[in-house]
Amino acid sequence: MYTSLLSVKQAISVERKLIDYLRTYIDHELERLEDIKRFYAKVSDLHSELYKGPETVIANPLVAFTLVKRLHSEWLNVVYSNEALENAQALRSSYKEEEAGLPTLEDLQGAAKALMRLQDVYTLQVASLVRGRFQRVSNGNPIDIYTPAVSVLLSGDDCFLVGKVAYEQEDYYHSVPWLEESVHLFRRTGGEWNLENEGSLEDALDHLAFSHFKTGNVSYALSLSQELLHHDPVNGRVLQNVKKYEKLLVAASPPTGDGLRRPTSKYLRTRDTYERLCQTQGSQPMHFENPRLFCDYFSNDNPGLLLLPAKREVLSLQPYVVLYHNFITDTEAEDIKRVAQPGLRRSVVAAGEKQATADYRISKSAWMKGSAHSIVGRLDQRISMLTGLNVKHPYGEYLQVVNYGIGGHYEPHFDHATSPTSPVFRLKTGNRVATFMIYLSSVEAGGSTAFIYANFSIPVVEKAAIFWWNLHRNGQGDVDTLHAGCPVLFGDKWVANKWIHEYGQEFQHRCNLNPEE
Ligand SMILES: O=C(O)CCC(=O)C(=O)O
Ligand SMILES: [Fe+2]
Repeated sequence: MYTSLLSVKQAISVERKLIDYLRTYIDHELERLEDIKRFYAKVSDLHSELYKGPETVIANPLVAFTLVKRLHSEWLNVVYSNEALENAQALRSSYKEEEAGLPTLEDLQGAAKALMRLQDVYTLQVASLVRGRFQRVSNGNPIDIYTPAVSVLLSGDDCFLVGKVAYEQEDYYHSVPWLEESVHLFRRTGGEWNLENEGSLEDALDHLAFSHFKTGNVSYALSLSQELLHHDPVNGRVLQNVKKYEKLLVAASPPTGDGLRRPTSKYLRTRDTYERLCQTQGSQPMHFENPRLFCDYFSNDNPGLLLLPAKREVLSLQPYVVLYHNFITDTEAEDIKRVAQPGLRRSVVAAGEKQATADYRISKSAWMKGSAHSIVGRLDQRISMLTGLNVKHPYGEYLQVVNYGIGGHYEPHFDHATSPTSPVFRLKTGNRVATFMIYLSSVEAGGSTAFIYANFSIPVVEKAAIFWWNLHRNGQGDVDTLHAGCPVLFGDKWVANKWIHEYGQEFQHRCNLNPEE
């Protein structure tokens, strides 16, 4: 569910049904309690009125009979009533019916990791984030990166869950700030227990203390453990920890741990540049920086474009990257998204000869053949006119429609195959010589397309498309095309990729042995 915002959106209707089920449950439980209250009132009234003088009252055989009857069966029926259980069971079976639409543990972990990814890439302050604000600290001052119309606050338990996901991965860099917030928020509510909570103040203190211990902050681990003992004085494990921490602190050289260092990702050797380019949310070189860059109305000498040329922006010359404004209309984009929806599946990446899901690509995608909708063919024709390339299958792949998930991203990668066993060659039409990517939606914040080595990023421009060559004219991959889809900070990002292959372009795009071209 977390890999596509569309799937998250569908979960709203599941929760709506759960709300209805809970309403029914509450109503039934209220009726049940009303009935218990009525019985209570009946019996207690009898006692305050009739049974004031038991000796006289009991002389009445009717009173005697009803007392015996009540004690033999009425009380039994009330005390052993199954109604509460039946109500709970009805609620549980309704919940079970919705099981297929409920997120899994993997979804919860994926959503938590998404928050940590946004925290890292956009250097967000966790303390602000839990208060519904998207801020980073610059020179000691919090700066708003994005201001949502409605801010949503996280609870102590929400923060506990994020912290726990990090903790379970032994990622104390993230568990510490999230558990700090959790402890802070739980303390504010006086450690009050809520039915829906996964954790408590004690749990948060426990996890936070251990995270601090692991990162070498033993004195803080000790004071948190002491606070925990205050709430749970007989917790043997914590008592032992306290003893251990006290011993360590008086030792000649207390452990230092490895501090709070951000976990390194083996996929992300270019992380710093990537994140810097994402943070700028669009940082194209300016015309005054490179006078060879320009904008124009472009018809590619194609009669089909003469009357309505494309608004072209040349964004980079090496690699050659251009942006075409208003490539697609609103209704076309909406139709494409709608038709693609049923086919959306978790996006995969090339893994040797096979394809596999990966944490570094969080989205769902669908392949759209020309037969799916007349728009697909129309877009192919438009792409062909603008690029002058043959995009018919198998010289062009089917259109790949992509919907990003929570904090969805595609870390730096090449679109072309870099190994001869890559699945890209399955079409038997050579490598992916060019990429044509259409922005089918806008995004409120984040989600730029970053070119790492070329050192620029393109903000999401709704309805626009970008085009670049992946290969040099000699067929070698152009390393300068290393690019990424930055994490979506706020919004629902959709793109469509058209990958164009080497074969079929023999008369459109000449080869050349010069490795520079
Ligand atoms: O979404 C983006 O901005 C880039 C997507 C991309 O590079 C891809 O799908 O291959
Ligand atoms: Fe790509």
